[in-house]
Amino acid sequence: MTYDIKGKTAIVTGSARGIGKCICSDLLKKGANVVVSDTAEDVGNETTAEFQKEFGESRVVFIRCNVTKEEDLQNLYSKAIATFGYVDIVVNNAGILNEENWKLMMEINVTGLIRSCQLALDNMSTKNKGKGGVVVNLASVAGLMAGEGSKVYHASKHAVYGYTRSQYLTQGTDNVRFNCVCPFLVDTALAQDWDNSNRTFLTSDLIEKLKAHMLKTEDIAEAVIFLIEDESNAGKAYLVTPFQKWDYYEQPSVLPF
Ligand SMILES: NC(=O)C1=CN([C@@H]2O[C@H](COP(=O)(O)OP(=O)(O)OC[C@H]3O[C@@H](n4cnc5c(N)ncnc54)[C@H](O)[C@@H]3O)[C@@H](O)[C@H]2O)C=CC1
Ligand SMILES: CCCCC/C=C\C=C\C(=O)C/C=C\C/C=C\CCCC(=O)O
Repeated sequence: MTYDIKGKTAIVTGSARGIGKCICSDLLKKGANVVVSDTAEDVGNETTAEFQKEFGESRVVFIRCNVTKEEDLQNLYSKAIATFGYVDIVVNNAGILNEENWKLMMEINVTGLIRSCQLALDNMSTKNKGKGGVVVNLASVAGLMAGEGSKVYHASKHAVYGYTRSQYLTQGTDNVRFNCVCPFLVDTALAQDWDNSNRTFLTSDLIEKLKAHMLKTEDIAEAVIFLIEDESNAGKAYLVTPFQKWDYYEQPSVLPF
């Protein structure tokens, strides 16, 4: 079954640049109204102005939001609803890779994302008189594998994966569908700025080989649109790598039934 994006309203966190920006662009092309949201106000306003020029002023707004701040997140949802009437789609994309400031990384990648999901449920769940909706979370292949130099980043993405899958168990009563996307390396500032020196497992030769296979932001936007439209695979992670056909990641059950 295919979910129709046209005429829906979407919030994308951390969308001033990079993957989030590209997701906004594809949502606009599909006919959604879009809330661009980020801590970076200048870049966010530039991105929004660019989109308004291309897609019409009334279809895009910028709302500043630091996902680590409760009041910012509440303001994001209430302003989005005040502007467009309802929120149907949320893409929790904001994320950093910073092992030195690992507590902040956990606040952004995990706590902020979970709080946004809770607000999405507060506003969209049919249990709360909402109309239902779709949430796509940005995990990573780092959420499915070990990492030598970025152990906390990997832990944060495992958390996104586990939280997203767990939402499936209550989807029947909330009518809010959760999925996450698990991309391999994508050519953005986050990946370019990563310090990958002093590795034993990932030698510099191997890193160069992997870097030659970076995905493009357009690939991840395409995968996110696919997940929003696919109503039949709630709760699943979607693996996007340049090495195999993109597909849902099937995790074996540990229960005996
Ligand atoms: N680039 C890559 O190789 C991969 C990235 N990802 C994930 O994709 C997501 C987007 O990453 P990229 O576009 O690559 O990074 P990016 O660094 O290009 O963009 C991230 C955006 O998030 C914003 N941001 C940072 N802290 C924030 C906060 N506290 N509140 C709101 N916004 C905040 C930044 O200002 C920036 O605009 C992240 O969750 C990342 O972990 C997943 C797999 C691979
Ligand atoms: C090959 C260079 C890896 C650079 C990693 C930069 C950004 C990664 C973002 C992700 O979300 C993960 C994407 C791909 C993971 C590939 C290798 C991870 C190994 C990490 C480690 O050992 O520290």
